[in-house]
Amino acid sequence: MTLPRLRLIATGGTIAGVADSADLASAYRAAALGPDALRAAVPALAQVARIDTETAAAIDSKNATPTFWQHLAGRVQAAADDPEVDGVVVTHGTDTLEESAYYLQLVLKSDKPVVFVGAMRPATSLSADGPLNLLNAVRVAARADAGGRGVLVALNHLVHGAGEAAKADTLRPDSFVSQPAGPLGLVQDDRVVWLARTERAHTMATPFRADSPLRPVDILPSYPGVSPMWVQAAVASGAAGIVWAGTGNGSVPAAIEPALAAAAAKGIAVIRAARVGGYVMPRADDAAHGFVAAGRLSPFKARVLAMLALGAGWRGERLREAFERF
Ligand SMILES: NC(=O)C[C@H](N)C(=O)O
Repeated sequence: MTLPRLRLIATGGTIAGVADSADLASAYRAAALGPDALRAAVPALAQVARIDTETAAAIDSKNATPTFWQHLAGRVQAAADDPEVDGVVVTHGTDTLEESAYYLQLVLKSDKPVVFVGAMRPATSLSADGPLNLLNAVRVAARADAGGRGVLVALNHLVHGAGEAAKADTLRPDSFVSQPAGPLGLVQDDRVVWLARTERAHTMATPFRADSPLRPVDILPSYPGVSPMWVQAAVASGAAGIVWAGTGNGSVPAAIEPALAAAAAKGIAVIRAARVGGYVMPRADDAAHGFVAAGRLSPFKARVLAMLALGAGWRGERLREAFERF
């Protein structure tokens, strides 16, 4: 039996991190190892797939930017377009993996498996989680039936959808969760078990591409006593959209509502998301204020969708529908 051919695209992160000693799990240099070293650390990969490697970046993902998303999407798209490649695995820092994976889910034009993987401990750690996470990500990407499910995120034996994957802990190896729905699958030894499929349009079913324009969108959190000054600052700095990371069901304090409504009246998209996990339901007065509910998307993912949707010129009803479709 010939093994599937995968492209391993490295971007850095803790999975490629190196510390001065094996007992250090927090003090390390992220993005110190290249993809060949990551592959060499896991000899079992050779039984699962034929893997060639590529370096798209070597960054701590806290430093990711929208320009980085576009660059990475171009590299993954090129790999997926290569007839010699059956699937793609992207190694990525966990800090902003959830944004990069969702961005790629919205812009990639491929049905081949694309799986993001990271780690919470550096490669030199006594109990590094990267090698097994990488093996599991490769096990997922090597399966033809992993294609057409949108971009996947494999960490700590779970397979998350890019629309739901979220980092939920600063240190623990089981840091990643799916919000608001559960994981799409799990991996244990050589078994990949599918649990669910996303209902949302992705990859081939979106109008976006890696070179689609992005418009600037800011995220503002709600908290007791928050000042409308932040809304005014976002407007003054030229934001095309504001994601309000509201309390509860994306609620807006009375002291902020006039500033957000004034921004919306100026044509700035205002998206109500939630600073807690969960689905943000539309409210009867959203239309009157010019607000849009983020639905299932976290503030960080709502921003990614808003940047693309505003880049496509979507406003009003079209923008509202996007948060139900993607
Ligand atoms: N666990 C990690 O990968 C965190 C690291 N700071 C990064 O996002 O690149």
